[in-house]
Amino acid sequence: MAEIQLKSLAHCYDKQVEQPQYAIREMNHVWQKGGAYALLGPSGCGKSTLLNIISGLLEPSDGEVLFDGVRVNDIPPQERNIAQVFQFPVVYDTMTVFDNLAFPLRNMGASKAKVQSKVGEIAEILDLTAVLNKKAANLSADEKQKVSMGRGLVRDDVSAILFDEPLTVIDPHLKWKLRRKLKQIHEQFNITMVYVTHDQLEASTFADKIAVMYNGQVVQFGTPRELFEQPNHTFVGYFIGSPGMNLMEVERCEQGVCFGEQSIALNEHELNAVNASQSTNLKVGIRPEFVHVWDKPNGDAYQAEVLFVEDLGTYKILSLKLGEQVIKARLQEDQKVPHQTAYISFPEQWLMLYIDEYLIAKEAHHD
Ligand SMILES: Nc1ncnc2c1ncn2[C@@H]1O[C@H](COP(=O)(O)OP(=O)(O)OP(=O)(O)O)[C@@H](O)[C@H]1O
Repeated sequence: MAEIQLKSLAHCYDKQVEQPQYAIREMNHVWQKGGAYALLGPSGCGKSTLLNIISGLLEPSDGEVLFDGVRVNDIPPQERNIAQVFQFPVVYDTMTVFDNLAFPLRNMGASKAKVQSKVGEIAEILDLTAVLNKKAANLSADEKQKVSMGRGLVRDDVSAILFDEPLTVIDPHLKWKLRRKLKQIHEQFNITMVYVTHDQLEASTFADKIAVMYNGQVVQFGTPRELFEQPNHTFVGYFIGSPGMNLMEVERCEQGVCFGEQSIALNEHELNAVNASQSTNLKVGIRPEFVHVWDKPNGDAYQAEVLFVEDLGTYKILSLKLGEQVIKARLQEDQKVPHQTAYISFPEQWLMLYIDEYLIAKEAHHD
């Protein structure tokens, strides 16, 4: 296993044009040894580009890739000891499962005994023992994908495995099984794993830490809980959660920031940040889970109009109109649903301030 470091990395597919578009904008990032990571982001944000740069299929236009501190930019993919599992299984259809799994080992000149024992071990882990003598062409999509993964796992010298949306072609009911298998493999082998997906559930069930990618950059790297509770960037707030964070455009006013007639309570540190900034791009965000809702007036709670209620079985999502803003609030199963008018408040702890889309911390950091 290896630590993978990206140093001032950037990539542009075509630098010759007048206004080059960067698929990866300058980034510095470290995937630590043995970690289980997800790279999460919408289509086109640069996830596959980044994986291909790490595995060596693509040469970055700027910056460096380091494995355990050693620059690998000039090292070809086959010498990087990185296994890559793609969306579509890569297997040799005319070969048996055994031969498919044995292929990387035989290529390395491994002994017959070594091939036998390693293929047997990996087949056992992936529940492929019963189909070892079957031709790969006759396998189901999930079995084929397991063979693809197995080919990455048989080699002892593999330092990291990169998965590029590996469950795309797998039936929904088998997805969770394969996901659990991956987790188990990670625990057993302790290999650095980077799992690319645009699905937040897949990311958070697989990974200890998630890198959220947006527009060619990692905008936050944190645990699923950190991404939920403290989204560093408005995109993370919007993308993580179901539904995502409520984001309200606000303006400076005497009390701090306001939208329409409503003023929003900020703490001193946040107010200082607003006053110190020239930007007019100010937003406050709060997750639907943290909006407090009453059916009667309650202290300073804002009065809002109930637009509609979505019943999602174990909870309800209430859509409310507050001034010109639409706010979503999550109600618990047993909570009374207000009709027409609701009273809502935003607990200060869960109200986030964003300037130019980036979070302003609740307190000054003293490093
Ligand atoms: N071979 C290529 N030549 C030119 N531009 C490319 C090439 N491959 C990708 N791009 C562009 O680079 C950007 C990032 O694409 P990339 O495929 O890395 O994103 P992604 O997050 O993996 O998306 P998806 O989930 O749809 O695969 C996109 O704007 C895409 O159009």
